[in-house]
Amino acid sequence: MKIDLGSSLLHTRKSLLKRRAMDLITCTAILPLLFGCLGIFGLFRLLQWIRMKAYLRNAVVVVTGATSGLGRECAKAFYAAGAKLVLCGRNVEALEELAQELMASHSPQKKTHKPFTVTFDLADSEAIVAAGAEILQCFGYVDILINNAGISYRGAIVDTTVDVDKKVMETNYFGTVALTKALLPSMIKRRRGHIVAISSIQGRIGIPFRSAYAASKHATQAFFDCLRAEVKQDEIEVTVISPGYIHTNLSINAITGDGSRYGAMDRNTAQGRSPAEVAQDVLVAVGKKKKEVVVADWVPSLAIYLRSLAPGLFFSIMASRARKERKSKDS
Ligand SMILES: NC(=O)C1=CN([C@@H]2O[C@H](COP(=O)(O)OP(=O)(O)OC[C@H]3O[C@@H](n4cnc5c(N)ncnc54)[C@H](OP(=O)(O)O)[C@@H]3O)[C@@H](O)[C@H]2O)C=CC1
Ligand SMILES: CCCCCCCCCCCCCCCC(=O)OCC(=O)COP(=O)(O)O
Repeated sequence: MKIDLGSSLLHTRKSLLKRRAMDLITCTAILPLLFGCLGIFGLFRLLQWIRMKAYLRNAVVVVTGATSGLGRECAKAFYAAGAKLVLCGRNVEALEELAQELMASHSPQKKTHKPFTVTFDLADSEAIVAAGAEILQCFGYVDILINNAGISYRGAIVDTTVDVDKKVMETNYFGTVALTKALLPSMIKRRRGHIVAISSIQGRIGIPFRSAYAASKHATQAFFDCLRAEVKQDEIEVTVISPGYIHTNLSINAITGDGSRYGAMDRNTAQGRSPAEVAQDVLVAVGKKKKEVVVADWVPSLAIYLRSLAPGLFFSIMASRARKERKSKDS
């Protein structure tokens, strides 16, 4: 009995000592290590944020398609970050109105720059050369080009004229490529510049009844991937952004198989993310000099992986999607 009491006392003492040792290790090693790591992470994020702010402040930023949707919100976001803007679009009144709105939106104490506007049609290749020169005259150089302007399309391949394929390609691909080429030499000369392409999830996957649009975005993705590799030696950054659905006028402005305006707000578009939110993602991606960013919910993001890892399954899902869409159209 005596021995039992002694050994249990010894056991209690041992476990007490063990707990104390553990408490000591926790206090002296683990907790400081944890707080240290959190501190370093916080400091890293703070430095990253400061660097991003400095990169965007006073940068000359060109935004195409600034009259509407994502482009308009990008203009607001980059202006608020202190950028010197060149707003591009086809509608001169809408561009001037935006410039006025931007200038009125900030207190005189905050240092902002009066935006310039340049009007041209991206589907007109000759106009783009002149526009490039006009853009360069605004501030003398360009730091960041945001190729945002674009149109979408809705239709069955079998009912679509090649002219429609060409029109979508002219605006989304050739126009973007031409403007990039008009501004690239000056960037290379300065050994400084950043080119951004607003592509789409549909630059990574092809979905039914979007052939012209998806093809133009796949071409955009490929072009800017090639460009990124070629201009690395010139210190030029290339960022490709692939958003999912955004609540803009894209579906309303889309063209159909015969070239007429689609004119309706699609449910997916209406339920898409707010353009202001996506513009913030664009700002951060550019500020952090990301090479590519997918800005979408998990289903479209997963679809990209499915397309490369299980193409057979992806193609079946797309075929069934096409069947369903055709059926709902017919009924
Ligand atoms: N909304 C969405 O769900 C998604 C959109 N995107 C991409 O985002 C970008 C912006 O589209 P979004 O804001 O949604 O759509 P909007 O239709 O609201 O805006 C499109 C912009 O592009 C301009 N534009 C169109 N055609 C031309 C042209 N020929 N020459 C010059 N400018 C032109 C329009 O100018 P104008 O006022 O003169 O017509 C407008 O400013 C596009 O590249 C689109 O593909 C990507 C993924 C999803
Ligand atoms: C539970 C497992 C899920 C597996 C995923 C299956 C794949 C599902 C298909 C998802 C298709 C997503 C399409 C997204 C398209 C998109 O976001 O496009 C953005 C646009 O550019 C919109 O342009 P539009 O003119 O088409 O409105």
